[in-house]
Amino acid sequence: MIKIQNLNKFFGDKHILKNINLEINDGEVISLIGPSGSGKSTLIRCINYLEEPTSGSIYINGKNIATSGKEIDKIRQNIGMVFQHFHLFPHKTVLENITLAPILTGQLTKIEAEQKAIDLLKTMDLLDKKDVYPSSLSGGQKQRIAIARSLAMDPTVILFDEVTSALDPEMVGEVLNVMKELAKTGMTMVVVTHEMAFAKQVADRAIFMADGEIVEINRAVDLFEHPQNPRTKEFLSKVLEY
Ligand SMILES: Nc1ncnc2c1ncn2[C@@H]1O[C@H](COP(=O)(O)OP(=O)(O)OP(=O)(O)O)[C@@H](O)[C@H]1O
Repeated sequence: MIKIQNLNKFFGDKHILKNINLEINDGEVISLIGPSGSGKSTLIRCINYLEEPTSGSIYINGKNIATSGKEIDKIRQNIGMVFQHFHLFPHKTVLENITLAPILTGQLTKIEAEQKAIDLLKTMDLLDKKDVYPSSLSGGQKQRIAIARSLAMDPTVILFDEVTSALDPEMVGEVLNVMKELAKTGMTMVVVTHEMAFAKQVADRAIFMADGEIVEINRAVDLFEHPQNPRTKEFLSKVLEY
């Protein structure tokens, strides 16, 4: 379980996250929606300490992730993240991209990591790409490799930060399908997205953020069909009218 308590984040004098409190259960899929600049990315980047909270605490399975120590390093390693711009290593092959972290952290031997990468590539239908470099892949393929790379570490949770926003429209579906399948496996997922159909249909709960605050949180279907807060209603009326 992820527990976020009284989380605040400032950039300079700008108060970006304002007293966020949130609990995410194991196996839950959470979609995080809201206007540009509302703090969605900053919030998920705080969960894995890519951004250090200014104040407040984040607990993963009861352990404060800010605490140093070997056990905490391991917990942090098991929070996967997939980014809008893939962040694959350009000078490594697809297979090397996937095996690098489990080998470097000592989680798997080289042979184990390669077997795991091959299994993951099979499920992504990308085994034929194992020896190529990322530059020869389409955006959708790169993003599926980025998801496979994250899965190679056996994460307890994966954070998705607008992972389809940089893709050509025809490639969005293939990445969302991989995420849908992952959701069915019981993976805990926090998904910042502008894909409203995904946010409504795949997520268990949806969160609407505005101005650094959680304005509304509810079962995803209910948040979309019966928004309670006027700001949620206004946002949804704008994004759903197309
Ligand atoms: N490293 C940083 N330094 C200073 N300001 C930052 C930094 N990162 C984010 N911000 C600011 O924090 C605010 C929230 O940004 P964030 O990226 O979390 O919003 P978002 O809701 O994810 O937006 P979008 O949907 O456009 O990605 C914005 O005003 C942004 O300019």
